[in-house]
Amino acid sequence: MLEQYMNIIKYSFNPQQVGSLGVPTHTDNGFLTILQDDEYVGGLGMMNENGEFVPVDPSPGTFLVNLGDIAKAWSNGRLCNVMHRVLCKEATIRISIASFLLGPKDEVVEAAQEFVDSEHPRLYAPFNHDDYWKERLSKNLRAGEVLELLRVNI
Ligand SMILES: O=C(O)CCC(=O)C(=O)O
Ligand SMILES: [Fe+2]
Repeated sequence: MLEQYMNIIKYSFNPQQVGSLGVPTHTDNGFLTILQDDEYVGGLGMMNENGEFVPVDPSPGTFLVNLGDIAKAWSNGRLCNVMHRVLCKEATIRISIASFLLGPKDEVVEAAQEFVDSEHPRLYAPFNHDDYWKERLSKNLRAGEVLELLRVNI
């Protein structure tokens, strides 16, 4: 079964923090994230394919959906675990609400058979939730590096 949890994050940015990162560059660890970002205070940046951060300006009444490491592994690399970060742009309160749909806790995560064929060989060794988390937390690998460690050499 897929697990889900919600985070309400309140950033209390002070003047010294302006220009620094509120959340360092990372990929989300689960399958899919639904984000209700602050309606007034920007700062979220998503990395594009050139490695540049594209600001996501506040857009009241919208949700932002992005995919995490589990989606990339399950889709054999077809879906993208987009890197993102939060930059402190001004000394103020910023609130975001994120709902994380995680991977299965008790099952092995591996590419679905539909995504694996002779032109798309399996990219990552199957892994389980606990091993993934141990690597991510103990080595502070929060930007998709755990998947790279699981990459199958072909
Ligand atoms: O606060 C935000 O806008 C994003 C937070 C985030 O990326 C996360 O919690 O994974
Ligand atoms: Fe995130």
